[in-house]
This record gives sequence, C-alpha cells and structure tokens, in this order.
Amino acid sequence: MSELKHDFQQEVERLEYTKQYMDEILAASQRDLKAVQDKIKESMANLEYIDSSDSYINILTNSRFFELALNQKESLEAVKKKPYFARIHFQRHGEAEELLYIGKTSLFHNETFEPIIVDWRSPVANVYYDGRLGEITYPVRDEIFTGHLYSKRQYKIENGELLNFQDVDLTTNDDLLQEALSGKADVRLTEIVATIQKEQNEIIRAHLRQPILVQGAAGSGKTTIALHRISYFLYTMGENFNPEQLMILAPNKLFIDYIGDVLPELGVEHICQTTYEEYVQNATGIKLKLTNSNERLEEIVEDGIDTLPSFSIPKIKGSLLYRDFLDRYIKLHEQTLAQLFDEDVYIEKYKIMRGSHLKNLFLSEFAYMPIEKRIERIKKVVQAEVKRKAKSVLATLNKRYEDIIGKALNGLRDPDKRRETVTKFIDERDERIPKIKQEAKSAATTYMRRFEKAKIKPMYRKFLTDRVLLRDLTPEWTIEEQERFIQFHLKEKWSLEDLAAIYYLHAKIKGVADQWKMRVVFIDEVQDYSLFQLAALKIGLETDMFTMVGDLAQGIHSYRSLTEWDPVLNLFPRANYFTLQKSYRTTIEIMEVANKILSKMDEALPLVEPVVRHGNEPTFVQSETFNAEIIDDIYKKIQQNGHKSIALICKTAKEAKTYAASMNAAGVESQVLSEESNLNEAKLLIVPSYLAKGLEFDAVIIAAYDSPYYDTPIDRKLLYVALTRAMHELYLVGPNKGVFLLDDN
Ligand SMILES: Nc1ncnc2c1ncn2[C@@H]1O[C@H](COP(=O)(O)OP(=O)(O)OP(=O)(O)O)[C@@H](O)[C@H]1O
Repeated sequence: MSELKHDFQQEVERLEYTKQYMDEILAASQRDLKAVQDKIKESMANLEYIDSSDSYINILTNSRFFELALNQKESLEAVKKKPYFARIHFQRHGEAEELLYIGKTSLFHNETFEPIIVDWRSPVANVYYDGRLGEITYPVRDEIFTGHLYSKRQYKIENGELLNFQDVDLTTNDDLLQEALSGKADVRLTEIVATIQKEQNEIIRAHLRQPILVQGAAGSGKTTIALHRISYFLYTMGENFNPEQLMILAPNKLFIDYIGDVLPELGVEHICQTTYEEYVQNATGIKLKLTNSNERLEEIVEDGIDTLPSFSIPKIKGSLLYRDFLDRYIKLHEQTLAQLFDEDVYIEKYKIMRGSHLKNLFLSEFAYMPIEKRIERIKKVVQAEVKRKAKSVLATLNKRYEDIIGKALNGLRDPDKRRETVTKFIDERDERIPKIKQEAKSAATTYMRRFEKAKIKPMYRKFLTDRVLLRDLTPEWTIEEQERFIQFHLKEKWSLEDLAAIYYLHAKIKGVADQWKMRVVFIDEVQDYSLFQLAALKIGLETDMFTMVGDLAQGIHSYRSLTEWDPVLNLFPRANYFTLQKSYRTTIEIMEVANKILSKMDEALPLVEPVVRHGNEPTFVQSETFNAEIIDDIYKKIQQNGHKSIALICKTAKEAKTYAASMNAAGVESQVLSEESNLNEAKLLIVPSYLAKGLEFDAVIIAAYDSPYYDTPIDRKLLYVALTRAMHELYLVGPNKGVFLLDDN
C-alpha cells in the first residue's frame, strides 16, 4: 500500500473514532448529563495538558462540545458532520510529538484526557495559522512556548465523510485558499476558519484589551475578521465578559441579517447586534424620526456635484469642534445647577450643611460622574448628614428645653408664673420637636428638589435654535454662520448626525444605563462614522476596547464622515493599526477594473492585490438605452454558469425602481433591495450601490443610464463599491464605458 493510501486509511479511521466518541458522549449526556460531567471533572482534576496553564475547569468550559450536548442537539449534529478541518503534527520542546486535530469546538477524552479536537481559538491552534513548518513559538497567556511544527494538514470532510486531505506548505496554501474562494456566496463567510491567513489571524488575535483599527481593502476579510475576533474574544476572555457586554455595530439591518447566521456558527450568541441609530435611541430612550441619510446621498450624487460647501452642517456635526461646543453647553448647564448650591441646607433655623461644600462635591469631587448621577450622590450625602445632624439637633433641643423647664421649675417662685412659663415651654417643645422631626425626614428631598432633571431632546433643540446661546457657545463661527445654523434648524427635523450629540449629552448629563453600557465594541464599515460619533461612544461607554474595521476607499458618506484614519488614532491612542491589502473576494480580472477606479481616488490608497484566482474578463455590453432583454440574457448566462446570487447594481434607488419596472414588464422576476428586505436569491436582485456595501454576490451586472457615475469623489467610491461586490463575474452595461469612468479601450 502506498504511503498516501495508508495515510488516507488512517485518517478515515481517525474520523470514525472521533465520530464514535461523539456519539458516546451524546448518548451518555442524554442518559445522565450530570454524572458524565462529574466524572469528567474528577478525571481531569490533575490534568496537565498542552495548554497547561489552563485548569481543568477551563478545559471543561472550553469544551464546547459538552455545552452543545447540553444545549442543542442540532448544532451537535452539525459538528458531527465536520468535527475538524485541520491537523498539526507538532512537538513542544521537551515533550512527546502530538497530532492535534483542529475544529470549531473542543473535545477531550474523559478518561485518557487526550485532546480529540482542539478548538481553533485555543492558543496552540495559533500554530496552525501562524506557523511556518519548522521551529515555532506561540504564546499562552503570558508565557511563550517553543516547539517544532512537522506538518499542517487540511481536510475536506462533508457529511461526516472524509473526501480528501492535503498537507499545507507555502505553495499549497494558495491552492487551498483558491478552492475555498471558488465557493458560492451563500456558504462563504462561515467556512473560512480553515483558511484564515496569517495576516488575518494576527488581527483576530491582536491584543484583546486594546483597541484596533484596520484599513482593509474591499474583500480583504474585514467583516470576517471582526466576526472571528468576537468569537476568539469570548473564547479567551469569556470568564471576564458576558456576551451581552459585547456589541457589534453594523451599517444597516440588511447587513445584520447577512451576518446573523454566521455568529452562532462561530459559537457566538447573545451579543448585541445593532446599528448606531438603533443603539443611541435605545440607550437614551429618545425616539427620533430620522431623515433617511441615503436619500440625502442620492440628492448629492444626482447631479454629480459633491464638493462640500465650506460650511457643511453634516460635516460640522461630526467634528470634535462640535463636541467642544456641546461641552461648553454642558458646562453652562453645570454652572446653572452649581448656583443652586448657593443656599445652605437647613432644618428649621439650624444649618445642617453648607451649600458651598455641596457645590464643591458637585464641581470637583464628583466631577468624574455624569451630572445627574452626581446630584443623586449628593442627595445621599445630604440625606445621611441630615439624619446625623437632626439627631444631635434634637438631642440639644431636648436638653435645652429640659434645662429651661428645670430652671423655670426651680427658679420661679410665683406658682402661677411658674406654671405658665413651664407650660409655655412644654407646649413650645411639643410643637417644635415633632416639626423638626418631620422636617428632617424631608429636608434632603426638599433641598434637592430644585435640581430638575434635564430633558435632553428639548435641551439639544435649544442649542440648535437659540441665537443668544449660540453666540456664547460658538465663538469660532461668524455671526453669518451662526445664522445659517439656526435657519437650517428652524423646522424640527432630525438626522443621523444629531445622534452623536444626543448620545453625548445623555452620557454626560444622565450617564448610560448599565444595560446599554457595552464594554467591548466591534464596528464594521467604520469609515462611515464621524469622529464625534466614535468619541461620543467612547465617552458614553467609558471604554476604548473597540475593534474598528473599514476602508476609506468605500467611504461613500465622506460628506459627513471620516476621510482619514489619523484622527481616529488620536482618539484611540492605545490602538494598534493594521492594514490588509489582499482581496479574497474578487478575481484578478475584476480587481484590475476596480483598481483603475481606486487609483483615481484622492485618498492615495495602495492598489488592491487579489489572491491568485482567475476568472472571465469583465464584459462591457454597449446599449444606448436600458434594455431588459439584454440584462435578462446576461442573467441567464450567469445562471447557466452555475451562479446563484446575482445582483444588478445601479447608482441610485430611483434608478433601481426604473430598472425593476422594465425587468418586470419583460417578465423577469426581480427584487429591489432595500434596508428592510431579506436577500432573496431566487430573483434578480436590483441593488442601489450604497446598499451593496458590505455584501457580495457571485456575479454582478452594473448598469448606468439615468444616473451615470461622474468623476467626483463620492461617485468614484460608489462605483468602486459596486465593482468590488462581484466574486466571479462582472458585466458593465451602458451607453459607453465613460459612464463607468473607464477609457474606451
Ligand atoms: N482567509 C480566507 N479564506 C477564505 N475566504 C476568505 C478569507 N478571507 C476572506 N474571505 C472571503 O472573502 C470575502 C470577503 O470577505 P469580507 O466580506 O469579510 O471582506 P470585507 O473586507 O469586509 O469586504 P468589504 O469591505 O468589501 O465589505 C468573503 O467571501 C470571505 O468569506
């Protein structure tokens, strides 16, 4: 028998063994879960395992297989279909050689302690992603281990059957990757765990307690990495963080649906997946009807004029200067409240506390807290002090009455006068003491009543429209600019840019409630955020543990958002910055076209390197007017090539509607994608360019008629986004190549 055959046979046996053991566990867990757990606990009690710093408890909790057995039979079945995807032949210095099988969960033999499957997120699995063959090092917690990596092997297992395996070295890595990349759009995001590349792995595992910022080319795996990093984070830091304390901010609902299936596959559940809009409204409890920012984008790109006016309100509202204005506003509010401490706290005529002391607490000692939290704390201080002092006031008074009554009793000779005086004092005492007691009960509340709670929405509205206030708070602006700002806000309408301000005011004045105080944040498409949006989040959440991934070349909202990364790095001084240049999505031929557009951009970003994967040349189809039959022909041809997810991308939603009408008239079923819709691959998806961001399709047809792409910053980005959505095939349909900013040859 040849060596390979022999190997294959052995691998088949190994897979059988693994599956059998899984069945045993499953059966046992169903018979008597508790007993099995106890037994494992007991037998692992003295376990010294390869990641030896892990206690057995750790191993148990890491042993997701058991959790799955406990919780979900379905997921368990899924694991059984593909228990592992790779193997390393490895030897830690000073120890025996080992074959470690790497999968999406871990599984240990409960008697021999043998690791049957090692979780891809475990420290030793890093060797698989990071290590070249030969001498290697890998960190476990704070220790560095060294060893020798003899081989890396990848398996193709489907439905529990071993189809194939291949040993990986530098040359085969590309083959394996290519095979993975030639897959279809519907199974992609989830299946990359086997082919995560070294530079991606570095980002996934980069310092978990530090912020990271990734500038990654279109299709370089940013979304994928962010999702895997979440999974890795929970695996590694799960003891200190609940999934509920993690939040992923996505650009829209469509995108959340898109990634929705992936997270459970990566063992991540219960994390908060939301959009900035939704999060802010939930966290502040302020519901706003926002103008649709995509409609605004449409207006901007309609005529191809996207140079910003020098006084652009959306841009201003995203700036740190705007934050400074609001800081002044908050200061003003704080000062107004501070003045209310000018009065002292009294019970009857007794001074219980000096207002100046409370003012000092308010303005300096408690200054680290949100304003209304300080007021709450001060109320407690006053309450405690009133309680304490009231006791001594009462004791003193009682004593004094006792004394003067005693004096009257002993000192006055005239019995009538004596009775009269004593009665007077007794009456006075009996009236005064209960009154004081009563006052003491409510003194703190009465004193603190003057501090009314702020109403953030009207407060912000005042900032937007109050001339006198603006004169005070925005000296950097000319009077004309202030007037323009006021005029802009005469009619009450709210847009995305106002959310950062509202959240910021809420955070600084009221504080973010625990339920919304996420401790770790993952942001996809971060280039669409403004600096102030990020700053507000960071302040409100009191954390800088942000993973931010984005691509300036896709910054289609740059009229109101980021155009460079430096300010973000200044905002997050602890951040590690990474770049990803390789695109895993598109073929070389498609990327060539996209790179032409990229090179026209002002950002001077390096060209994207596609991983070596060839496909058909993108095809330009000339037609003077939009012709549904031409599109239908292309659509059918793509389907014949075996592709399922196919998008017709156009610049605007308006154009998408026109196209859909034509397509439907020609009898082709289509669906215009909106933020609320579900992706339906059975139909031709018609997608406005800005909504396509973050998504990918097997094939893309870009048509441009009513709204051609102009050679302006935003249009170049929209076109670039559209071009880079295609995985395998690309068609450009229009009256000439110029509408796609391409030369005729
Ligand atoms: N290491 C990898 N192995 C296999 N496939 C990968 C790898 N990295 C990324 N991919 C695939 O490449 C495609 C692009 O990944 P992803 O959507 O995460 O990129 P992105 O950087 O977020 O793109 P964009 O900015 O254009 O939205 C996906 O289909 C993903 O599965």
